[in-house]
Amino acid sequence: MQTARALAHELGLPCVSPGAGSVLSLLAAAGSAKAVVEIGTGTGVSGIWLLRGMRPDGVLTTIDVEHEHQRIARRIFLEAGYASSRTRIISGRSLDVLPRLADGAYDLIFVDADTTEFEACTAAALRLLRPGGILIVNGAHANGRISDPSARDVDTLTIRETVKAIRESEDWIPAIIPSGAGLLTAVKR
Ligand SMILES: C[S@@+](CC[C@H](N)C(=O)[O-])C[C@H]1O[C@@H](n2cnc3c(N)ncnc32)[C@H](O)[C@@H]1O
Repeated sequence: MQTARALAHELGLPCVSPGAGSVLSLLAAAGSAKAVVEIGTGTGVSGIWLLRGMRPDGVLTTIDVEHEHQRIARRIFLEAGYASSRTRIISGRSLDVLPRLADGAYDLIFVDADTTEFEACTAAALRLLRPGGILIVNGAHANGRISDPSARDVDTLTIRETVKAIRESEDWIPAIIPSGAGLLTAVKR
């Protein structure tokens, strides 16, 4: 069996590091997560970490625009021992799919897709999470550029704006966990 990580590597697709993955499991377990949304399925690396921490009856709703990535992830989840009833795999662009999900129905939301949509995804997360629910955004370090004031590319600017908006908002209790690519985490008040 090829691992999800090896398959991601073959496709040239970034995936969470083991350090960041263990934080995902930890936060899913600490939040007794039963309903989780993942934006950016990839080959299923982060999905497996989330499922590991979730309640045994929990369902991972995972969104990706690429059918091929999700075809691989579906197989990976089954091979890892997670029945198909534990995953709801939705194909489509996140900003088209998120409006169809129910308000206040989710315990944890993990954002790991198009960086330029981070702000829109975090706004959607505020609507989708229950009070006390957890938001995690992967890539908060912007590949090391976050603290470089001369870095003005669109990805870095969007990440900076997303971190600032969450830090300054009364709606969130935020923290940055420096694992892997940097995890911007926040609990909804
Ligand atoms: C960094 S990879 C996700 C890796 C995965 N979370 C992991 O750690 O295994 C980003 C994924 O987001 C998907 N993606 C990119 N833009 C998207 C969008 N606008 N909506 C949904 N998925 C998108 C890509 O197809 C890709 O599979």
